[in-house]
Amino acid sequence: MNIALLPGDGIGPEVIAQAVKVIQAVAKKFGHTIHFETAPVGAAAIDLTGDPYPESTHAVCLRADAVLFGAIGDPKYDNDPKAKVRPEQGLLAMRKKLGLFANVRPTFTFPSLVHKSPLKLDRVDGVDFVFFRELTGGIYFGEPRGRNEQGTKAFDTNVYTKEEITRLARMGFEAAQKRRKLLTCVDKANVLATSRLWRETVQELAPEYPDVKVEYEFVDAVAMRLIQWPKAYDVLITENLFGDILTDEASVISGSMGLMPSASLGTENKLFEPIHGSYPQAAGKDIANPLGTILSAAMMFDYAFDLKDEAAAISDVVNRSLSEGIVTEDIADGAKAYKTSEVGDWLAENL
Ligand SMILES: NC(=O)C1=CN([C@@H]2O[C@H](COP(=O)(O)OP(=O)(O)OC[C@H]3O[C@@H](n4cnc5c(N)ncnc54)[C@H](O)[C@@H]3O)[C@@H](O)[C@H]2O)C=CC1
Ligand SMILES: CC(C)CC(=O)C(=O)O
Ligand SMILES: [Mg+2]
Repeated sequence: MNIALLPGDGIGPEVIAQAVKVIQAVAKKFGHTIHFETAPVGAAAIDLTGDPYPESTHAVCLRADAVLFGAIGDPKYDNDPKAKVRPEQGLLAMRKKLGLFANVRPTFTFPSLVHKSPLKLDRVDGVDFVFFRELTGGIYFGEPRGRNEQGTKAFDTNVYTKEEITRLARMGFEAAQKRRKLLTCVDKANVLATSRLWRETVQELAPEYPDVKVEYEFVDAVAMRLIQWPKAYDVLITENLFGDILTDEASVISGSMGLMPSASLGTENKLFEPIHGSYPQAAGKDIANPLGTILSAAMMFDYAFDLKDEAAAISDVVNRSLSEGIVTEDIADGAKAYKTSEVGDWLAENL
């Protein structure tokens, strides 16, 4: 197996380093040979080449069986709205060029963390839903975008084609068939033309999946119900921007942004990434939670290599680390907090 490693910026290299320890432990336990190839992306790539997603990094991704990505982003760009080249352009270019149109973001609870949730136990215990976020279309990519000549007006464009909606929606329907058979289409069809195309397309597809119950909800109401009664959901499909925002919100249910994994899937390529960003305040401090990246590696064994036992072994050791309190400060809740690297070491030793 060839895995491309794209650590990126901020805490990216620290959390990727822990995932590598765990992947190596899995390889040893199950007798696999794994080759890693590392390439720069984001601000790190701008510093080296001027380009946040250089051709050389794209080539590394193309020749890999799967890509494991950390995070990009740097305050020097966040605080300079006029910067011409930005790390985030690299992330978007990477997703577009690799054709990663579906970002699968599961939300589930961990038995040993539910009682620490800021939400009531009966609301979060047993939550298990998954977002299928469209990842290569919508307002993050639409043209035209920019400013007028005076710089006094700015605009972005939200664009969706029926084909983009269909391929994402089909993945959602198929996932729902294998789960609790409930699909929620999240949109803003009362206002947006793009959302009305989403709703119409999903309505047309629904008869092909008669065993799946389809519900249509407006994004603002979902933002509320997701916290109020998260067990109401099974599979949610939505556009790029809405999925980005709602999944950060959903991380509160699990307990921390640092816990949330994802798989970014296309027809040719597969990339695995935590949902969080580069968390610059924690960079270099060895305090970030590596579990989102490590659970993304578990998704990699499942989705990219169809190695379910290996994926289960990672999930299992993560659960054991949580119940034994081998956790970083974001979920320590006043108890002893372990370093990022200590959590990685413990997982690799106990896998
Ligand atoms: N996929 C990516 O590479 C993403 C990159 N970004 C970039 O990251 C930079 C920082 O953006 P923010 O909005 O602050 O988002 P962020 O996700 O980096 O951090 C938001 C908050 O989530 C928590 N958090 C995130 N990761 C964590 C971890 N591993 N362990 C424990 N707590 C964690 C922290 O409380 C943090 O303050 C920006 O430059 C942004 O553009 C943001 C989101 C995604
Ligand atoms: C640059 C953003 C689109 C990244 C992000 O927030 C995400 O993919 O979750
Ligand atoms: Mg996000």
